[in-house]
Amino acid sequence: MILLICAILDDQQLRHLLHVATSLRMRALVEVHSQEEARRAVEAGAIIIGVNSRDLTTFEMHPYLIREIRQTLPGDRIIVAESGIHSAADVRRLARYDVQAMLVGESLVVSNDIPTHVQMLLHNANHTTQVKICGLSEAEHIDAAIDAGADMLGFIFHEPSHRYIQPERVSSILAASRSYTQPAKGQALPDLVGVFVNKEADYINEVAEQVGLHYIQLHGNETPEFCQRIKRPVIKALSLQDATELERMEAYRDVTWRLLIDTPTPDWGGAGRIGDWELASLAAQQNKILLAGGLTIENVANAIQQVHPWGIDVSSGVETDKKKDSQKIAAFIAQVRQSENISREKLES
Ligand SMILES: O=C(O)c1ccccc1N[C@@H]1O[C@H](COP(=O)(O)O)[C@@H](O)[C@H]1O
Repeated sequence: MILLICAILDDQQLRHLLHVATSLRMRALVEVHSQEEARRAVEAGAIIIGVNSRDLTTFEMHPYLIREIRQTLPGDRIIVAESGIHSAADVRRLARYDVQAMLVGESLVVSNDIPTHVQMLLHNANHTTQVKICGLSEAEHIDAAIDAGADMLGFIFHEPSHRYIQPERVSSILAASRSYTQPAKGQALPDLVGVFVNKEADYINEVAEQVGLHYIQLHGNETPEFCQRIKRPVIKALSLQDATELERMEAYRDVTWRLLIDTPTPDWGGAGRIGDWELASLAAQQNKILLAGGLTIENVANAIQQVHPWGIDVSSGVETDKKKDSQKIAAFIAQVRQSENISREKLES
């Protein structure tokens, strides 16, 4: 394999070297550090694209660049994340962006136990469950979620819900969150998810832009065609009544980022009711799903063991008297991570 760095090659050189590599049956890792370079790499026909978080002229790190660039790259390319990969949270973040490989240098060089460090990175790349804490409306609970290692934070833009938050308020509570504005070393910032129920596409796109949402969760009757009008990756919530409904998922597969399986309830979601985990586990065999509905500190380990979801989503289960509870948020996430360690130990024994 050869490394072609977009920043030091013009289009002609890039195409020529890619051609030479192919004719010699070599593979090329084409490295990019901006949307423009990513576009050039794709146009030149690069198959393996490395997104380097480090700016090679200033050595400054841009750890969230890969989130933006990944969204614009075609799904059939092999994406390699390069630089700044240290912690479990870093690797879970890359798994979230559907990155297929990672290039790790510095964190191995400075590690005093390389085999354990490699094991940790691989375990987190392959066996972790993404955690979304939903229905947040106070800075202190955002702090609690980030400190505990939440992967996604959800905001409810559905007015009838007691968890409704005005889009304008999201920016102010994020600004008031110490952990969001000054994350501790090794802490990765979670992605922001906006939850909408049967809203106009233009409105959703506007709010996404205004708030800086990374993903849009559609929790109503939105059709596959509607999902395609949303300018951010979509999480489509489906409430499956029985196994015949598994077919419904198919229509959404190519037009969404993830499917979320929730318990059917009259209020659309967030009712704290457990669904049919057998059905959800069939769904998880076909798709990367988020499991929601009545998850709690007590039942989440069983849910993961039975369903094997890509991620889990909780709201009611981390509340006391309909308000988010920082201790429950921390205990819930700790429980998820602990259950992963138990399954890893089982795999290794
Ligand atoms: O939480 C709400 O109020 C809500 C309202 C409308 C649509 C979705 C909503 N929340 C979603 O419901 C599940 C969480 O359920 P639970 O409370 O843990 O049982 C999750 O997907 C939320 O995003």
